[in-house]
Amino acid sequence: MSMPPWKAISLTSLVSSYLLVSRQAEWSTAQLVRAFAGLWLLQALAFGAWAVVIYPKLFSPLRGLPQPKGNSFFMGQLARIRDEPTGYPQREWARTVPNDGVIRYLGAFNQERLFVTSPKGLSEVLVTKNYDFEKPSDVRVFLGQILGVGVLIAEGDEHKLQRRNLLPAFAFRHIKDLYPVFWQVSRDAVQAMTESIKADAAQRTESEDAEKALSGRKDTSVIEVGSWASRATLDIIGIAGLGRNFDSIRSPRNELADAYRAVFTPSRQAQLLGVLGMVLPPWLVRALPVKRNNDIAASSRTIKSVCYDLVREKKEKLARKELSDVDILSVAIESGGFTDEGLVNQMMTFLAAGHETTASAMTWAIYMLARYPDVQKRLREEIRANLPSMDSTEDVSSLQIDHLSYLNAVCNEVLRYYSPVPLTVRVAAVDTTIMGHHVPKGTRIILVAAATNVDQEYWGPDAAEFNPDRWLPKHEADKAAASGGASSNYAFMTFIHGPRSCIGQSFAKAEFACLLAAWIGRFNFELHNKEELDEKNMVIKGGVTARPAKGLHVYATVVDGW
Ligand code: HEM
Repeated sequence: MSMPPWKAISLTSLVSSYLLVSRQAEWSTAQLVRAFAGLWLLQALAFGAWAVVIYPKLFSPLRGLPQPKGNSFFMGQLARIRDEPTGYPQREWARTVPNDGVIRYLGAFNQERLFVTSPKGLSEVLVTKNYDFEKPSDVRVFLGQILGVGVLIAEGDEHKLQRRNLLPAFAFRHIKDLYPVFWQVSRDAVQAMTESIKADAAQRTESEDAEKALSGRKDTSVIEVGSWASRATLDIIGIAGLGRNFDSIRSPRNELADAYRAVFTPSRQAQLLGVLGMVLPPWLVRALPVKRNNDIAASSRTIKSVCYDLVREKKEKLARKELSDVDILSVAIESGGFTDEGLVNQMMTFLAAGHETTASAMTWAIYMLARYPDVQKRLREEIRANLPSMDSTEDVSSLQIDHLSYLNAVCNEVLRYYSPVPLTVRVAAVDTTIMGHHVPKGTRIILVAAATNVDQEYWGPDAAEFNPDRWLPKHEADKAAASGGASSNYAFMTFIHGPRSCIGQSFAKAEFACLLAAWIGRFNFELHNKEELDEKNMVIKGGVTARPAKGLHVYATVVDGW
């Protein structure tokens, strides 16, 4: 069921109340208002009963599909979805609810969701019938404030056009020129981290109780990985994407970083507005005078004004015929396919889509390597044997990075095991089908990388284990290793697939590999809270990207000799 038909309810209440009241010889406005309110409430309640109880339980054509047990009467599976990390309930249902590729479950107010579990179903939604499925309007309105109305939000022909104009900037022949930029920023981050760790270690006295665990360790300090990762990825997208150094590695409290922090920090109010967005029109939810809406509006203004400045500066350079930069904005300007407003929207998209995601990947990479010290050690050996030290000013090329088989295996395995975007949503724009099942217009479709990426049916019995070796060829002709041994390409959903797949995939993979190589080459990481060695004790926060709820605190030690 889609949004309540508020307009129709209000209009029929108005007409009926007028017809009822105006029949009387004498009537007042107060009577009219009372009649209107009574009729409006009656219709709203009737619609509520129909949409929340009668339709999903008795009439929906989807009600015969396989579904999980334990629904609450009004709120379906909402409690689990709200309380568990994003995608985890679906991960369990994929395993425990027998299905042929589609599972139906109920969300808030028993709204129906179709969770697509099989490669065939995913290929229909993402490729063969891609334009039958859109991003839901409440999601687009929320994201549009922060991301601008760029390629991530556009639909239909507008999306095709924008994507076509942007693709050249993301082609590998262009991304390969950005590797030296990724490496330089990674080096900057490592140098700033080294200075901070050494300064911290020098200040520490052995008598400080709270730091007892550190005594005896040279050049060690406790750092919060997520914050360093966000700052590094913001600087990378700044320089390589937009040609501007935001310098957030050295000065963490810049206006842009603060704006994103305000938007992406999860809060109860954000959750509540999300649920309201399912029953109220998006413009109304956005107009509510609450702190969360004010924060988003203020952040949106900051981000937009930074992007306007950037586009203006670049255009001036172009007019003076000085533009020879390799960043993505320059390539997009030179393509001539965008107005200034259009460019600002795309820049907002790249900034948001391109930095929190990779920062999440970095955070999970350090978490997993801290849990698996053998993998960390093996990776450090490969990096140190093949890449220039952080103290040298030597650049690296795409070939050098892409030829490091263990580095790429670890990156792929982290992206599989902890997909930075655990789940994404579509809505059927027309009556359609998935794997032969009728799907009425308005049905929400749920695609869950956090479930599909670890599904035993496609990855084999060790799907739930962290094992980078699955990405290494077992023998010369081992083609399966390129897809981690999975039985289908659709088993890896981190960047999804098809015309709406992540346009920044090559950018992200290269940036991630450079950052991880630089950090692991220089530092050893151990968990600060040993309880987090058991994944079950790691609390994960929801939102668009998945991160440890309380941050990831690790002992970072400078390892000599590179
Ligand atoms: C590890 C890092 C990243 C991950 C896991 C990731 C994941 C994704 C996913 C899952 C989508 C599809 C969302 C949906 O349609 O529901 C997407 C789309 C997109 N991503 Fe990424 N992304 C990453 C990095 C980047 C970077 C670095 C950029 C830009 C420089 C970028 C730009 C975009 C854009 C523009 C889209 C929209 C594409 C379209 O709709 O045509 N992403 N990304």
